[in-house]
Amino acid sequence: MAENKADLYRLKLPEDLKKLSFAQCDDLCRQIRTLLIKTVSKNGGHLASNLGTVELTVALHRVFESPKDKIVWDVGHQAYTHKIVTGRLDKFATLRQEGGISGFCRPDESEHDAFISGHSSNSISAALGIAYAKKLQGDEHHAIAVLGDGAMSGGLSYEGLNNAGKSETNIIVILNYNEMSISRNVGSMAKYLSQMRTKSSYLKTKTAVERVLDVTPVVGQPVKKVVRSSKNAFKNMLLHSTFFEDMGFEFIGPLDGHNIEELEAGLRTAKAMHKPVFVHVNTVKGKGYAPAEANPGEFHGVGSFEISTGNPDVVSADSFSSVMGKELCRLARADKHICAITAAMKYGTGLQYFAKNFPERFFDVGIAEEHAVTFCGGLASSGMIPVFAVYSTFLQRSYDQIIHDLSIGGLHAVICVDRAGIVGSDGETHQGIFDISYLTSIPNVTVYSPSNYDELRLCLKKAVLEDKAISVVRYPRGREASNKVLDSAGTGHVHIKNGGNSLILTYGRMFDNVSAAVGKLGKDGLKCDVLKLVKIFPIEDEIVKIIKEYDKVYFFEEAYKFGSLSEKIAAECGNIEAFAIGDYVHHGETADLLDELGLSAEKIYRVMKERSSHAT
Ligand SMILES: Cc1ncc(C[n+]2csc(CCOP(=O)(O)OP(=O)(O)O)c2C)c(N)n1
Ligand SMILES: CC(=O)[C@@H](O)[C@H](O)COP(=O)(O)O
Ligand SMILES: [Mg+2]
Repeated sequence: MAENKADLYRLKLPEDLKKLSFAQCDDLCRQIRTLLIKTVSKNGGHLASNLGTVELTVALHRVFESPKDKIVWDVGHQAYTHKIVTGRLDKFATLRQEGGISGFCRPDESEHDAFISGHSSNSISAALGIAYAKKLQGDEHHAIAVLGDGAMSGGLSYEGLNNAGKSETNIIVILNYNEMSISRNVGSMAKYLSQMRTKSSYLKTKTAVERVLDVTPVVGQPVKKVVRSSKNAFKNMLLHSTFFEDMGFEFIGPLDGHNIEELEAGLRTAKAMHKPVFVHVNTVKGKGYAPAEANPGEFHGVGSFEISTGNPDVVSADSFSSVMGKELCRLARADKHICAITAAMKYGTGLQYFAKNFPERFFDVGIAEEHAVTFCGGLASSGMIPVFAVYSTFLQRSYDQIIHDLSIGGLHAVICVDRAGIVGSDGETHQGIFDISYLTSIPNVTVYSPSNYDELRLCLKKAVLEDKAISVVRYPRGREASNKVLDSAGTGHVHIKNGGNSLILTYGRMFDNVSAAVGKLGKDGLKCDVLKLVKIFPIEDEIVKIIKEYDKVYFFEEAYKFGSLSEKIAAECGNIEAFAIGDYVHHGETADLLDELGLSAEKIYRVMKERSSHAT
């Protein structure tokens, strides 16, 4: 290999990383960035966050020894380089595709993935558990949490820090600071960290640092020497009086997260301390790809795109999220009590329109779903109408707050549950398959599941302006389908009579697949009625009455089967055969996954045809 060159495809990774010169590392990082851009431009994924962590990852794997040292990536959406250097280079083209590698960290995918990831802010707690386990087992290796400034807006991070600082374990917490959550990061901690990013450096306990450096080798020579020979490294690597120091951590930083030499010196120092250390690293979200550097929020998560321009291959039209966001604006214009709340998902949930039109009534609380719900409780208790728009999977965080801080007191709040059902390529951690079970188990909750945009508008209006207590409107990722049978009378259901003896019940997006299947059955001469639920919970007497009119009733439901609506209706009506989801659902295209789950139009058709042949 030439002195300044490294060949990504010929290295034995991660071991060979340690043999490279800094110049070779820089060359390797360039190649990794090119691979990241190429792969994500085809498969979609989290581009900007990954472009920001290339050097940090290489430095981590040079300084530490994974999997003996455990690296816990928060969210895991920035761990693509980690995957590439830990044995998954040859599979990287399959990223996020069915049967391919996951877009997040999964211990069942690699021994280098120390902990499951996907939901934010758990890394410090998980790393602390690992660090304690190591201590108890007499293992001197480190547990390293790597989290972003967005993840630092989540309360769980502070619960972890609170325990970790005084823990006498080998835990290292690395803050990957880039001023961004998905969009701009919010809150006072973001401001505080921003001051640290630019704070002029000083060495409060220089001698203590030097003592550590004297005994810390970096590829054969003392770190102090390396650090001193680097123009910026030593002046930037410091022990600093901070919030984190006050919590019991040694503090190192801010380090330039795109300078491997400086990163390495800082990480070696942290490693040598053998106590809780907090390392602040400055990175640029989208680093090295101009469109992503210019618009890191837009390139946080992307579908396929053209590399030369950064333009998406598919331009997004309206979606359930944008329709909800626009309709909420319409309602809020007429009623000044309506407030909108997001937990760091302004664009994903379609609340950007509300934020623009009603900034004083819009609240981005950071990645803090628990706080968001209790905050809604406070607003509601004082006469406002809070509308919290949140992904189904992230609302799981707020279960106690929904019960304790909203429901028991009978407060009126609206929860718009976005990404309800299968979401596709994000996989297990993000599929929205549990909200039906957990929400319909809480007293006095009303749940709507519109299957098209017009219904969504009607449901939202009812939820916001007419309902009492907690009202939930849930809808899937993406767009409405072409079949727009509407609950125009607002009864909460549509009963489609085709002259059949059997009835199919369904709701939400599944209605389209059921309709297509019933259409096909009709062509075979098999008649089947359909009951589409729109207000799905509580179960109305009218629904029970309709169900009891039929000999055979089937329920197709895109939700986890235990605690599902079909289970609850069956408990009241008895004669129902339910088809729902029986386990976690891996990543892949949504349509393919629904097919595998037996919930595509074709699979519904086949099973119904089979049932009809038994009946005749
Ligand atoms: C509990 C939870 N809420 C929301 C999200 C969605 N989400 C994924 S990444 C992200 C922003 C993370 O920002 P940061 O930690 O700073 O990482 P960066 O992308 O800037 O590197 C958000 C809000 C999530 N994964 N988990
Ligand atoms: C990493 C994360 O949790 C989010 O970025 C999520 O992947 C967004 O999903 P959508 O693409 O459905 O908005
Ligand atoms: Mg960030």
